[in-house]
Amino acid sequence: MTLQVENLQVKFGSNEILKDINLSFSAQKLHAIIGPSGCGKTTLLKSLNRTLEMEKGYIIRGKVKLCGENIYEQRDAAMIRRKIGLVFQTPVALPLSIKENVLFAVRYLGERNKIKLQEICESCLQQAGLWEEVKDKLNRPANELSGGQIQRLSIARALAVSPEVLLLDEPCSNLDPASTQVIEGLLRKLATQLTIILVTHNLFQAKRIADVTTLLMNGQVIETGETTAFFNKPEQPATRDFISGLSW
Ligand SMILES: Nc1ncnc2c1ncn2[C@@H]1O[C@H](COP(=O)(O)OP(=O)(O)OP(=O)(O)O)[C@@H](O)[C@H]1O
Repeated sequence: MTLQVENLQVKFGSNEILKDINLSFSAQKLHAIIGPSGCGKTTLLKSLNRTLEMEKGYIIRGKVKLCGENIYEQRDAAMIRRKIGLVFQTPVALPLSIKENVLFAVRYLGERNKIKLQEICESCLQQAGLWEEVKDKLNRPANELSGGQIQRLSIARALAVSPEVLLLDEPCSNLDPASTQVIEGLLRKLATQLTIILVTHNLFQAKRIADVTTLLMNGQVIETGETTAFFNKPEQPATRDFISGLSW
């Protein structure tokens, strides 16, 4: 599902955080957003599914279009967040069983059919690459899992409501290299079905797994392009400076 950002501007008070952002996120691609700390990456992600509305004091202008429809003109923000899921940086296990963590939003949306719920639970844990590790302890508390497992559980929870776009804010920043590798493989697989937008501080990660990479600086898009060209032949001096020092 294509997500189109047009002339997006976000302010907190008089502080302009995002300045006239224009970007297009194509379906079945993994898009990485990189940039220095504080440049507005998380604010951009939150603007893409109306999570920003949970904050105080923001002003937003411009459009975010999902399949041509501006999400800010739809009445039901919760439905937008179902279609455009967001996975946060810190792995979060709700104080529930593994199974109920996956089914939390599905139950909230009113699904009661036990067979359907079981199917959703299994298929989302499969997609998140966690099924084999947890299939014999679905009723155990989720906080018994490791950080890497809980991050995959968060992804399973987001997948349970069948999103069209998945936003991830530095999902590997608290994980060890082995868990990071598992999540990267999983995101590559999910990108064959969904639009994935990944904020990462790790330039190597963007280079390894993204189809398209975007550099954001001081609330502006500096450069966006196909990942190999972005890293091997950047057009903008600021991109060259930002990625300089990396040897591949
Ligand atoms: N709710 C808020 N109220 C006021 N200012 C905010 C709010 N949320 C973010 N900001 C400001 O917006 C700017 C961009 O923050 P944001 O978290 O989007 O940057 P980032 O690029 O994701 O940073 P990092 O890489 O360090 O996570 C920062 O100056 C931050 O202080």
